[in-house]
Amino acid sequence: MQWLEKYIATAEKILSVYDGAMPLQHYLKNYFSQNKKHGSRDRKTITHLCYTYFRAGKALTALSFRERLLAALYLCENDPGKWKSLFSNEFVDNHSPVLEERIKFIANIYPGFSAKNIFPFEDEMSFAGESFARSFLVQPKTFLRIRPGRSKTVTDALTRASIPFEHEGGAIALESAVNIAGILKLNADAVVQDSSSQKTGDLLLPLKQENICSVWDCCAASGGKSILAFDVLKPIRLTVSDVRPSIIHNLKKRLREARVPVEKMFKADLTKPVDPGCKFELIICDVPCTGSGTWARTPEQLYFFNREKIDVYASLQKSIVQHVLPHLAEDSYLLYSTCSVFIKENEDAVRFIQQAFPFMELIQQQSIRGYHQRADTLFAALLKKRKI
Ligand SMILES: C[S@@+](CC[C@H](N)C(=O)[O-])C[C@H]1O[C@@H](n2cnc3c(N)ncnc32)[C@H](O)[C@@H]1O
Repeated sequence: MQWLEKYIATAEKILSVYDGAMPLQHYLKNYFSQNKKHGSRDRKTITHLCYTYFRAGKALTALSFRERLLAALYLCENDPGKWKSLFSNEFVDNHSPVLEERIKFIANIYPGFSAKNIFPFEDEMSFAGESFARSFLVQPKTFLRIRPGRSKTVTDALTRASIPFEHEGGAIALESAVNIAGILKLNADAVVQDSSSQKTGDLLLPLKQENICSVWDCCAASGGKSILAFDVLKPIRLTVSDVRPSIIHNLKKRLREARVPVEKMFKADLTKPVDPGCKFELIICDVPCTGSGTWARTPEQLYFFNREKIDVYASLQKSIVQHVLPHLAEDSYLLYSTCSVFIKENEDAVRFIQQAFPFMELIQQQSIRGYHQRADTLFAALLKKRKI
């Protein structure tokens, strides 16, 4: 159909100049604000095509734009639906609602293709990578974490607004990124937080008995982990910092909405020595990382990724930890976490901490694998500073 061809042509025009320097979401927003002719259905379809193109990751890169996009659409769609007319009879007749079958079909058409080629970095991971690689072909869900005591408020509000949701563990799963800002008091009633990220709170649960009081979230971003730590451990005296001044503004706003009191908030570049003013009983070090465990949400990052970046992040992470640990009190805890699947950023970083700071004892480390539940895959480790 001609209108589908127009969408494909627009997606090709956009992606022929997009270089991955800015998140695709922002790039498309800018593009559409400069190209007002696209109505809301056009924007939605073109956005879908661009994301689908990147979902094939590092696979099928030798194909033409159109061929790769169609192969990616074929792989990603459970039902060819409105895209049917783009495919040959052979493709349509062999379409299966089962992802495995579609992968087999595409591997038959393009010899050499395998799901592993989508994310060809299994050698850098601590677990088998094929299912993880396949998960890029499915859009992750959006998850909410209900704030303590707000369960009924949240489920009632979603039900009233006819938003389908499911309880998954302690999290609420929404099928797509619906705008819930007008329906819920975001941050006060519920926080948008991936279900795997919510599970990092489980590592903090045993600390509740220890009456942990002073907490420093040293790479706080917009405060997801700060709010989680407050909900698990309150009352706490919270210090937050981040290197980006722009984020500090959002952080302040979000913690206010979440009614999380903050004792101190400051900008700090932790690749250099800092003085937060005191020692802490818990430091949350949710370091900057490749983000590889979250790329099913931002598949453009996988497409433009090169493995040299792993070492760049690994050394940044070591530097941050080295500047933070002097501010940990004795008998106190470090929660180290990433949203990466790479060993160098995870298990190797923990090994480095133990070697460089022999008084740091590993309590537990965990790769939190969400890819079977359409959630992120993260890593978290809890270490304790023994008395020296
Ligand atoms: C993974 S994010 C933290 C996410 C946050 N904990 C949450 O749950 O929402 C990592 C943060 O580290 C910050 N960061 C990057 N380089 C840094 C540095 N040199 N010193 C301190 N923070 C840094 C980034 O600005 C980013 O906000």
